[in-house]
Amino acid sequence: MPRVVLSSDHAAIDLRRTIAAHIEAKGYDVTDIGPQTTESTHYPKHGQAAAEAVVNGEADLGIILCGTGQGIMMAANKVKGIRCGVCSDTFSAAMIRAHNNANMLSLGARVIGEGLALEIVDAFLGTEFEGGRHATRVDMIEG
Ligand SMILES: O=C(CO)[C@H](O)[C@H](O)COP(=O)(O)O
Repeated sequence: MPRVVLSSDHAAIDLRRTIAAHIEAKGYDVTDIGPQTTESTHYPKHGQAAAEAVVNGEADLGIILCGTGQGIMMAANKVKGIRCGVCSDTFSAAMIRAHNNANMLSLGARVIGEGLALEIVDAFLGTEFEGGRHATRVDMIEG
């Protein structure tokens, strides 16, 4: 089972913990790097910390959250080797794995509810990269 690192800012503590428990129960090896309190914090450092865990090989995939999922996604994508997309639907969550070989998923805790978030996470983690023509295109992203 893939090793999954999770992180968020203050806007998504509860949803992050719910997701961690959900995927741990499914057998994933989960590392939740916090933060642990709802004190206001800065999403770039949490996105970058999770992204570094992925590129350093401490985790295979990452799930990050902030209010919209957008800012923390932007921060994660600044780390070379990260391909992270924000998803608010299950089709996109599957496609960023199947076609884009995304290694991180970003979610907006102020955008989607818990039930949909868990379905999106399941779609992301349950889909493999298809390779082939998509590998050529992903290679072009990596440069
Ligand atoms: O969504 C986010 C970034 O994209 C942040 O969670 C959001 O900007 C935090 O806002 P506030 O400090 O007002 O709680």
